[in-house]
Amino acid sequence: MFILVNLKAYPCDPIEVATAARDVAEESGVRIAVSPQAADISRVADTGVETWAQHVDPNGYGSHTGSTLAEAVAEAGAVGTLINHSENRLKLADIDGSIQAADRAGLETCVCGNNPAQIGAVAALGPDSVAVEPPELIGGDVSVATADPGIVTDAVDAAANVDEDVDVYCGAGISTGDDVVTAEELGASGILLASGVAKADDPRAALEDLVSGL
Ligand SMILES: O=C(CO)COP(=O)(O)O
Repeated sequence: MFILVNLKAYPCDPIEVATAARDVAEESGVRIAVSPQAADISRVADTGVETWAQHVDPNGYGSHTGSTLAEAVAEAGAVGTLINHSENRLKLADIDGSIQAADRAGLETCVCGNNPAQIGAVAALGPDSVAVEPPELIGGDVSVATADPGIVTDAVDAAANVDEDVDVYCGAGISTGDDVVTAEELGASGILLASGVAKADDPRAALEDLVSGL
């Protein structure tokens, strides 16, 4: 299982989380990555943790003020990027363009979707992975894997029907090792989470719990 920690714009210490994630990954052998604010990518990557961007724009180099350039986040140390999110909704054409920009820059891609239908649609665009995250469960206490297991299994089927090479992750409300094991049993090969680590009093303990059943 891959554990991808999205720090969103939470007021956590990205270096504390990154250091803990690096150590827990090393100790457990579980792949863990951290996706900080773009401005923090370089110093997060310097900790040695696998580092992802939260977004890249479709554009390449040029006159694109305010854009997040895939080549720039790769140069800063990111090896992957999230694309699309219920909190940062993109049009299908822009998702396609961002995947192509990430591919050009050598970044791994994970495209988020709200439901299995969206997962099928974005899987057709050829990302490395997709993540199903029901918006109503994001930031809550109940894991998607418990609250709505059918969403996970349907997302796994929707992606496989389009492209069997696309990995399927799930997210929303995941905070414990039991949640991770349940997600794995439903067919997910990774989880995407945020508040369970970014808002934890002890991010290291939260990460240790997440990997405890793997
Ligand atoms: O949106 C998410 C990750 O991208 C999930 O957030 P929570 O883990 O806070 O529910």
